[in-house]
Amino acid sequence: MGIEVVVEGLTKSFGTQTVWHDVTLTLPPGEVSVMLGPSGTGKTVFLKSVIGLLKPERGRVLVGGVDMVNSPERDIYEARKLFGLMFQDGALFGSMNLFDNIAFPLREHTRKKESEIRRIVMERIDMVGLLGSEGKLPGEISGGMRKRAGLARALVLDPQIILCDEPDSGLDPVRTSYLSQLLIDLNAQIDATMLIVTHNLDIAATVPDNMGMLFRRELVAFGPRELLLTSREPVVRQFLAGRRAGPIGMSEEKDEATLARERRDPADTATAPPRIVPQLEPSEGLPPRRAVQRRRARVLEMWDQLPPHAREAIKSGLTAVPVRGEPV
Ligand SMILES: Nc1ncnc2c1ncn2[C@@H]1O[C@H](COP(=O)(O)OP(=O)(O)OP(=O)(O)O)[C@@H](O)[C@H]1O
Repeated sequence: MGIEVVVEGLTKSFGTQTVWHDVTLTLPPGEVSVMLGPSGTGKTVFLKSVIGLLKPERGRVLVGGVDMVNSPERDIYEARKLFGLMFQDGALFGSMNLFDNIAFPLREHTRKKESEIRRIVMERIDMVGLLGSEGKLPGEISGGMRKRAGLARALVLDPQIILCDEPDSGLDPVRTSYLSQLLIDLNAQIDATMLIVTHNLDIAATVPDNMGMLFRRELVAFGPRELLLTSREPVVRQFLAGRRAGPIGMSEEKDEATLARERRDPADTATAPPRIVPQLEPSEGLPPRRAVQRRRARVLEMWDQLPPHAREAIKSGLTAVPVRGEPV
């Protein structure tokens, strides 16, 4: 099972610019979480801080007993082996074929024999649907295939935590749907803790168990997907509806006068509560996601702290769960 990631009071600045401050959240083990936020709000910086590549000034990131911010570099280096990272562009070496690209972490970080490396690499290539393309160079395949190759490479060291930075960037809607399904299938197969940074509303609506959003240098919210999908918070509503009206502007946050003008125009601000679509299920033939049962238990534990809209949405989605004595 994946490992829990506990983020406590994290603050990151570059010079005088604070990217975000006091970010606290827990990625539950084996569950899929998505981090949303307008461009430039520090989502990539957050991923890099979780894995210890950037050093926040304050706070902790606890991963299997190691603090990825404050522990000695040697311990952080070891703990990093628990992670699989998928970057925006696949981050493949252009001169190596897909097989060698995907084998790279194994050759670099383990002493496995070539025959064993071949077995693992081919298994991962199969998992992401790239069998037959292993001899091709990254420049000879499509962007979507490069992303899947990047994902296969993120998987070779059997990660317990997978971080994906905008896995959908540059993909058409159909490829994005396939990728969403692939992420859920992977979760069913390896039960890893997953954090996906994305702007994509379809991924946000159909993939995660949990969602969070960064805005104005803060974590606006983090919790079960229904918490954000039913949120009354203007910035969350605006983002999930993909609307112009709201606190998020084109290049920067809007000023008060613009916001007040928008508030006076009901046609501009009236956003119907979003319809919650069902979360994706693993493809036929795969085991059910083990995270589902754990999440149910966890959500019931936090029931009293959830707002009514989120509870309603959860109840309709968790029909088999007895909620406050209701029949199963
Ligand atoms: N190494 C760095 N040095 C200085 N500033 C940086 C560095 N890395 C990121 N930043 C700044 O931190 C802020 C957050 O950047 P980040 O890439 O995390 O945003 P993001 O939310 O991932 O954006 P996008 O959705 O557009 O990819 C930006 O203002 C960026 O310029």
